[in-house]
Amino acid sequence: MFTAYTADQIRTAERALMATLPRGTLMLRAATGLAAVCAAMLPRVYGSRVVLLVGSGDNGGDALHAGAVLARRGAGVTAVLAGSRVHEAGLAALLAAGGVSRKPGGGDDVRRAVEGADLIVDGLVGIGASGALREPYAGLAETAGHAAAPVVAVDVPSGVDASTGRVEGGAVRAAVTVTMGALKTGLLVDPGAVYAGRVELIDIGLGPYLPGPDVAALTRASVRATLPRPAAASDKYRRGVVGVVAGSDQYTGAAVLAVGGALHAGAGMVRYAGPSRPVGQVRARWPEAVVTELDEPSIDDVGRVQAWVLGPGLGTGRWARELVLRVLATDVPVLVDADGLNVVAHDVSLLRRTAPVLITPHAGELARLTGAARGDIEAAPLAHARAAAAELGVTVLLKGSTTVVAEEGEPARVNGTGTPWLATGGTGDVLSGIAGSLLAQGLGARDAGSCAAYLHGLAGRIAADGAPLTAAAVAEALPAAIRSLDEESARSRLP
Ligand SMILES: NC(=O)C1=CN([C@@H]2O[C@H](COP(=O)(O)OP(=O)(O)OC[C@H]3O[C@@H](n4cnc5c(N)ncnc54)[C@H](O)[C@@H]3O)[C@@H](O)[C@H]2O)[C@@H](O)CC1
Ligand SMILES: [K+]
Repeated sequence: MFTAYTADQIRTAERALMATLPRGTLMLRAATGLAAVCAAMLPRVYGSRVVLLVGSGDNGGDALHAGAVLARRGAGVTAVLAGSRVHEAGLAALLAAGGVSRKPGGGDDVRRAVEGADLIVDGLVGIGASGALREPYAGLAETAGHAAAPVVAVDVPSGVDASTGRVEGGAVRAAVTVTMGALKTGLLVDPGAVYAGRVELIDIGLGPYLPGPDVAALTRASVRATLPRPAAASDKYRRGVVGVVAGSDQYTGAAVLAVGGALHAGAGMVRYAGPSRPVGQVRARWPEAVVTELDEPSIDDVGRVQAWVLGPGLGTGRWARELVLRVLATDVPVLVDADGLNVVAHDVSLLRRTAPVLITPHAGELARLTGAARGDIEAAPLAHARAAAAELGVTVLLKGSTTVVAEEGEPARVNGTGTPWLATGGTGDVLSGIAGSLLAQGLGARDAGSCAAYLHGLAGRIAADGAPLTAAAVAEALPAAIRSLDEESARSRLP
């Protein structure tokens, strides 16, 4: 798992490391790594036009020193000095290497340089930033956004809060973010993750000085190590039995998709319980599921399960409310999604139980549970997922283009395997089935949510392969996704 930290955690670690080194050493380490990434992005360094957007702090210093390295290799490097101050040693190094400097606001000069560049380096602000970008930084960030050249952000795209991923006003949209010493949380979660592009980590020796992580990014290796595999002596009961209480006469598809997700994620058996119409469809589509038709909203006759999936397509009327109460009254882990969440929104204390609860809301569903505004949740998903986990006493899997899994007292986890093609009806029902299946196989709520999000995203990519997908295809791509965890070269661009 890649671990990430807040700006404060990194500052503290940097100070401790810096005290052991000659002055300027860390910045040269950072700039050397930055220059190498920049050079690799240019067809050739000699003769290329590189523009540095330079702020008044050490973030600008990184950019200037890296610019000096590129200038010594024959690049034409122009530094746009945007701050009232400048990192003196960095500027001296650049000028000595043959680079030039400009001030913004001096006519069209700077705009032309940015538009004509082969590469733009954003060294406006890093972890020392506070609040929305001020002028002239904001204007330069916008000019860079219109340029054809790729932007390399130094440490963090200027305008993105390094600790939270929040963007107030504008921010630099980077093709690559070269981050120093350790990953910053804001590079992994939305909206910051979108602005960061590909993230390259430069080792400057910070490791021994870092505290426990703030956030961890799921990786193939971590999921592979966590995912349960059947033992030689396993039988279907020991592999885990998952119960699915989903679907209604109105929403039959949710039942079919949640069962499909559960069946393909490795449980030994899937039991489905619901009214006659979804029962007929689940039976027809998945003969391997054990189906109980309910005349009454009761699960007494369903048989023993190790975890429940509760909620997709359930409706919110008396029938649904009764089933929600009964499933939550059991002593096994429960995944609550969709209408299950809409039902408990009237009384969130229902989620307080002894056995684990994993909830899988999108921003709108979480808003109904916590009373926060949907827009606020979308602007700061990590903070809201964490707050909800603490307030509700559950594990929260907040769906979005990067999914966050939060549990009180633990580093949050983020998943970046998703694809925009997954934003289509029914994929959430499949995700519920996968996570419930993993709960039944014995994973804790945090691991079940994390692995489910990772595999769901991976299956989405396999199912889509660059074209629209259906939720059913995501369920069916799950075995391929699980198989690919073990393939060394599998989709190596994934984290
Ligand atoms: N300290 C070190 O030894 C190292 C620092 N590193 C670099 O140094 C950076 C941190 O440097 P600093 O602490 O100097 O801070 P920054 O360079 O991130 O920014 C601070 C400057 O930006 C201005 N500023 C803050 N918010 C602004 C806003 N919203 N709009 C416009 N201007 C704003 C401040 O007035 C201040 O002058 C890191 O992100 C990293 O790039 C790396 O070189 C690694 C080693
Ligand atoms: K920056």
